[in-house]
Amino acid sequence: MRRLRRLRRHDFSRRLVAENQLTAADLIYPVFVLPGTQQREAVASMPGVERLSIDLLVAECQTIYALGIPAVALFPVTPAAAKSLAAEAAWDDEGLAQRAVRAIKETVPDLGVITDVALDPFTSHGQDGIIDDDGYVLNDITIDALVKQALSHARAGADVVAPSDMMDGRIGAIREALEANGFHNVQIMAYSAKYASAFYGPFRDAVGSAGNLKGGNKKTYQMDPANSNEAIHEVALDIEEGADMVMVKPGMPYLDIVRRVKDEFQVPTFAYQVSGEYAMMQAAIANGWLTEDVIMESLLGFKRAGADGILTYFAKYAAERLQSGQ
Ligand SMILES: NCC(=O)CCC(=O)O
Ligand SMILES: [Mg+2]
Repeated sequence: MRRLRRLRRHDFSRRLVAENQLTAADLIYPVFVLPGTQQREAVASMPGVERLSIDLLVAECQTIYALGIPAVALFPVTPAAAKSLAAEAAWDDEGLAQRAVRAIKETVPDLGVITDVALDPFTSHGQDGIIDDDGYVLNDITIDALVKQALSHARAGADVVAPSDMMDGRIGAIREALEANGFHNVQIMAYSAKYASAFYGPFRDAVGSAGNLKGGNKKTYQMDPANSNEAIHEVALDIEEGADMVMVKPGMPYLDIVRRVKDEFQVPTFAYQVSGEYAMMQAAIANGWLTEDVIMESLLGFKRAGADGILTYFAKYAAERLQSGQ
């Protein structure tokens, strides 16, 4: 008789036949950086996540590196006074993100640093680009700003620039500018299929852009959750324009997209388990409605779907758990 339960009987055979495995090397840890020194702030909607000033962040990065996590994704919390219509603070070589990159690379040189190329932390209206009088985000003018921002990150020593804005053509423009300025080995991780999602809410609290957005949405540039073929088009363009790695975002509700992208292109494919996914699991765990085991199960789901790596606020937790062999 064919008994599929036979191999499930013992731990040794369950481990032998496991088709997927999560390791620390699959994880990217998103971190939030604050101005000042010795600053540490909790994010109410993301229990367990803290925003840190550069000095504390550098220390945290040493821990992250020691846990075997290959890279951090850096998100600056911009003071309101530094925000403007044209987002000029985004390409300030002395900006928070740029200073944080330099500090991390100085102290933990082998930890990969991924920077967020997008204007939303720097615009007074919270949109990811420069807007016209009607509030519409202008594509090509925004790209000019994103190029300046990406070059500024590269000058600071970023290993990977990650455009998260969803403007058409920005990957090609950034790649061309990086090449022209001698940054041949700066990698691009493209947020290729980024959906206009309600799962980003807690992140906007964390970087302080929720208030600026005033209930507005990003549907004129981020993707419609109804669409799947369109994600394939987006990814194809980003690869053609010079992306080294592509990303699908959010994560868990979009694992079908991760699988399609991996099958279609076989390129390094990442997924972002976003703040809302983190918040809902943490809320249920805090209430005793779910156990912490859902965290590892959710991360394994990304691997099963074909992701090469996962950006997740659970990265440190997961790496610690993997290290302790649980
Ligand atoms: N550009 C980065 C994000 O928008 C992150 C979203 C999230 O974690 O909700
Ligand atoms: Mg695109």
